[in-house]
Amino acid sequence: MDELPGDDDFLSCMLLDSLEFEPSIVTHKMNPHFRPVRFDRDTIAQIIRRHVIWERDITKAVSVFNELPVVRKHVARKTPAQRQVFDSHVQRYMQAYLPTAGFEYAVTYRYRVARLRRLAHIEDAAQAETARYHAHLSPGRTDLCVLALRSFQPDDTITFCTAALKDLTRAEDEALREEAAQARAADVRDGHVRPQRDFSIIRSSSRKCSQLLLGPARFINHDCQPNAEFRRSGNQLTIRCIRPIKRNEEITTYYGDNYFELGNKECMCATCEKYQRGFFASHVADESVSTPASTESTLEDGRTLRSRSAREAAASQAAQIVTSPDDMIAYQLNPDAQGPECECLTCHALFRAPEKWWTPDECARCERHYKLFKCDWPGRYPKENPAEQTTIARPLKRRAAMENGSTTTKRPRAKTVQTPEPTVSQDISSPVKLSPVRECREASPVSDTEPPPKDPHARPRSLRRFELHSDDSDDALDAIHLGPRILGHGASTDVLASYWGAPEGERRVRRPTTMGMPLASERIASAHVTKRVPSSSRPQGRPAKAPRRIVSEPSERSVSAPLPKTEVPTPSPRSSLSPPPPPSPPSPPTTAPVIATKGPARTSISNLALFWSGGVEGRTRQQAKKAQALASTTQSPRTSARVSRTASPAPVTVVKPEPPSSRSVSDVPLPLRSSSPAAPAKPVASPLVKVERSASSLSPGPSEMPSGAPQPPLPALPPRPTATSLPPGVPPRQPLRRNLRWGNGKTSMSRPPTQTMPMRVVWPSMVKTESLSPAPPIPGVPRPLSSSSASSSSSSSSSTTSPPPQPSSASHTSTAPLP
Ligand SMILES: C[S@@+](CC[C@H](N)C(=O)[O-])C[C@H]1O[C@@H](n2cnc3c(N)ncnc32)[C@H](O)[C@@H]1O
Repeated sequence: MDELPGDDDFLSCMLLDSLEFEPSIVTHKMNPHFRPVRFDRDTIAQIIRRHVIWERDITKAVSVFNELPVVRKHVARKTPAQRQVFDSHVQRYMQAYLPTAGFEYAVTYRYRVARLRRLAHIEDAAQAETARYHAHLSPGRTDLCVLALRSFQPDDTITFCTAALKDLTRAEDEALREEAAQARAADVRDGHVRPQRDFSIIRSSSRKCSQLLLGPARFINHDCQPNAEFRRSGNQLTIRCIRPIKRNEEITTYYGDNYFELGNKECMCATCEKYQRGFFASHVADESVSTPASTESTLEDGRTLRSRSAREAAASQAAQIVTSPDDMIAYQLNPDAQGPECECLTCHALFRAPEKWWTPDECARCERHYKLFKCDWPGRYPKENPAEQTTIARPLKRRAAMENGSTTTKRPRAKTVQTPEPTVSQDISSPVKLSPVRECREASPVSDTEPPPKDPHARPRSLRRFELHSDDSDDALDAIHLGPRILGHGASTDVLASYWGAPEGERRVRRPTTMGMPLASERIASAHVTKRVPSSSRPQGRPAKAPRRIVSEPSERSVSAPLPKTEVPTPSPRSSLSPPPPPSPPSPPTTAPVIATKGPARTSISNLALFWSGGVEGRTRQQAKKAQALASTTQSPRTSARVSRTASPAPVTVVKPEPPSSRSVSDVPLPLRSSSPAAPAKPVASPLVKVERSASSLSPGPSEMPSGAPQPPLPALPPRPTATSLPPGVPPRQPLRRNLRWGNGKTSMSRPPTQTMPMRVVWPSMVKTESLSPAPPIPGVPRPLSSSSASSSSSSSSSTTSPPPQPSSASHTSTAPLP
């Protein structure tokens, strides 16, 4: 049992800090010098998804977890008994991810905000110093709370929110307190603030001793009018509900009457805030803090615990107070975060958008919830196996619904758009082609276990996402484009994600919206709208059509305001491979394109095109700029080669024309998006090498060409399939970038600027025709497309149109050596 604090530090790090939070956090640890463990968080996530969320087999999950090298190392020196304790603790942390758990962890800034507020009101310098210290009481440690994921009624047990209890001897208890007190005094003296170790001590009235509380339940905070209480059974602690708890409400318990100093005068709970007691009354006379003495049982060390009847009396009193989950949610707003203030479209929490101009739809909590559970908050029943991404979720989901009641399995906003147009699925065939992975999945037959659709004309559910929304008709900008509407706010985010190159699994399901798309003029006019509704006046539950509110802050530019001209990412020249387009005359400021940053307009075709055209071919804008600057000073040999090849007027003379090479663009399947996400990570030159070599293999070899034959013209590269793969209205050769709205939108292109080559698509046909042993050079016939000779050939063939390459630029554009 003595190992438990160390185990708890280890497990909270592995199964909570880095698993559920991104970027990972560090919760309070018993070891003040704890350093986060290094491990592959994806592996842990897979274990949780597969064995806990999907199979709900905790035993299997624990055994797989224990096989991980980092865990083996941790338990290496443990005795069998200690291992058993460790295993049960792993189990506690894992159970918190069960779909039936009914609670979740969340970050709370209540205590920090309260301290900061007090700090702001303190004028006395000495007092301010102490308050400043308290404001940073837990440096580097994140305060968590426990939120209900569903409603609970009195006497319900929150089964999987448990903790292990370790009785502290009087000596241990005093030592811990003494240590904490001394550390605080030292901290105030030397100006350092260190995490303390007394954060998880509770008093047991029955055992008349202090106890260390370790496990998921240790994140339950104190409230003077709690909605739950700790129940002890053996060395384990469970939580019992003592008054109705709503979904999204914080689960709180009562720690004791003097837990936060005498009379809890430092208590920062919501009740104290409401009645201006405890911490919130600390600037008033101390006498104002009163506790019902008759219900206390004073302990020897000065700490008191209320009797059960007293707690229940307090609970019934609390039940009369109309508390809103919004009060709690307000404290999830990081006071230190920058950016516009938004309301999450899924859970309605307020949050600050981390990105200045591209406002996420969801708060970080809902984002990470989706990442872990692969379904929308607060649901925990993924439609597909989150580990395997298969399509057999429905039976299990149904089983879960039967086990736990249908209320918890209901997606909050699962709105299916019923469009009676049977031809739509044909219209949307092109988006399916955008991603081969999707194509396979959509083409795969419906699972055996899935009941056949009753209506023979009904489309599979999976295809409905491609259907048009009936309320799309007001999409003024999209209406211009008459082709299949694979983009725009009627499109599935899947399609958008695949289209823009987001990797599989990283995409989010786009929220259906009933909002009409405002006209561009309205968008601009509404740049400074949005006054925040006070949380208290907000109705319970979200009105179906409430738009997200963005609060304009005086200090920063409104997110939806037109960007200054320098910041508007206007379409750049396509790449250094193609001749730069003639410089367009600068558009007058009144017609400068405005990137929509909110509402459905954000994902309209024109907006996406505007946004994404800021980068070129998978490069960042900065890299694109640098490449342009470079290209303007020195024309690279590859550019010359490309220009010369594409400009070659003579017909291609190929003795054995390879069928794939003659395929029309429309015949070519579209590996474009599937290959694109991985492409940036590959060596820069490899795709180019393949293209060039395959093209060289198409040129006649020496055996096929009589000596002295006229120099064959260079085969032209197949044109990019923009005509058919891109939707109408989208400029051709859009950059391939990830993360339309998932994450930071900035793909890491770690290539140095000198190697910023445009990403090239490797056509399967080309890879097939690639010759491993390049044909020997023909006397008098330059080898135009081998990497070694590319620069020379290009310079010779384009010598009349482009300057000869300089050595430096040759190395800049050089491709990987051929094997
Ligand atoms: C058992 S822990 C609760 C979980 C804690 N928030 C965390 O993240 O580890 C108890 C600690 O939470 C904080 N806390 C909980 N309730 C509080 C309250 N009502 N007022 C002030 N601090 C509270 C205090 O720092 C306390 O030491």
